[in-house]
Amino acid sequence: MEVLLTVEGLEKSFKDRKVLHHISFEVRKGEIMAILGPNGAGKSTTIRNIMGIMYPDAGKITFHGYEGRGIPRHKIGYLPEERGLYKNVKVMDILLYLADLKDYPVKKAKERALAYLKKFDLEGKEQMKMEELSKGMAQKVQFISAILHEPELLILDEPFSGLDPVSQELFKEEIRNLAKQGTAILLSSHQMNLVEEICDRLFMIQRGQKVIYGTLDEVKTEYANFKCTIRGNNDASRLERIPDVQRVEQKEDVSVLYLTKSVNPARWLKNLPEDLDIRELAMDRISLHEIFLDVATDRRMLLAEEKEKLQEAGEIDA
Ligand SMILES: Nc1ncnc2c1ncn2[C@@H]1O[C@H](COP(=O)(O)OP(=O)(O)OP(=O)(O)O)[C@@H](O)[C@H]1O
Repeated sequence: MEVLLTVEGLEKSFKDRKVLHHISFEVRKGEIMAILGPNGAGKSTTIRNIMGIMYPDAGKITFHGYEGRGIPRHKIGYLPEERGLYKNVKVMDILLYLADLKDYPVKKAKERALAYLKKFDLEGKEQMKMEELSKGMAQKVQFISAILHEPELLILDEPFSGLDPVSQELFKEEIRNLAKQGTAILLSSHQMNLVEEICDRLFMIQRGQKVIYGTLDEVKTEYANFKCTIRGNNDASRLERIPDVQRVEQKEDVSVLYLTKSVNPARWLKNLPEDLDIRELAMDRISLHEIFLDVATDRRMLLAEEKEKLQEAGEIDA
């Protein structure tokens, strides 16, 4: 797939504090690429540098062969994290005004605006003022303004936040449609379940640094370790001593055993102590949400260090 946007070695500091450390990724035509990370990780700063709202201290951003300040930003659609269009202006007027700013023909913009308003359940609201709309309705109008001029690259900063489940579905469906038609999409989100459903590739960032980058499949194979859920009365400390168990979470009679990456699930199950109390047992891979939690809380790193110490002390098997 053709690469439309390349971010290479992006660095950004605010005063003395470095918030982006050598961020590199690319977005290809027709793909949905997600940028994920906890609050304050640097997602919006990355996006704002791409959009030219601020400029990086080092690194290079290339779109369609254009670099930095030369990037034709009218070919990009952008839904910023800060929502809100001019309050006192009518829906259709603002949509046409913004399309015109991007040199998009007014007649075509009007046709597309009417079709999209209908699609997003806003039919007949084109003469309403922005301030008369609910928050979700206003977000839909802002989303429409980002896609009306048929951008080749669409950047959506937290597109699902503040939307009800029905509207989330509408957004998801439209994002998928646009990608199918060839639009390159970069979106940031906290909602892992939604990201898991729609993204092709993802870039996970923590404290301004890359922690994970790859296709959804690659990330799952690489990071989504197995977990075993057992219902029964078992002592947590005993479960923790079973080889290849990284950690155990227990709630009443349900224990979740998080396993190491290298584990062979069939062999591991075969070697479980025979006297364990097992009333139910399920084996799954951890979800993107759990990978995210591991990354966001640095649990992955802490666990590895803890395990190493225990192995060195001979308290658990290597
Ligand atoms: N204009 C600014 N001046 C100073 N510091 C800033 C500025 N913008 C962002 N920061 C800092 O940069 C870091 C990254 O912020 P950013 O908004 O990029 O994070 P984010 O991943 O988008 O977070 P969230 O999910 O909370 O929106 C934060 O520590 C933030 O305080």
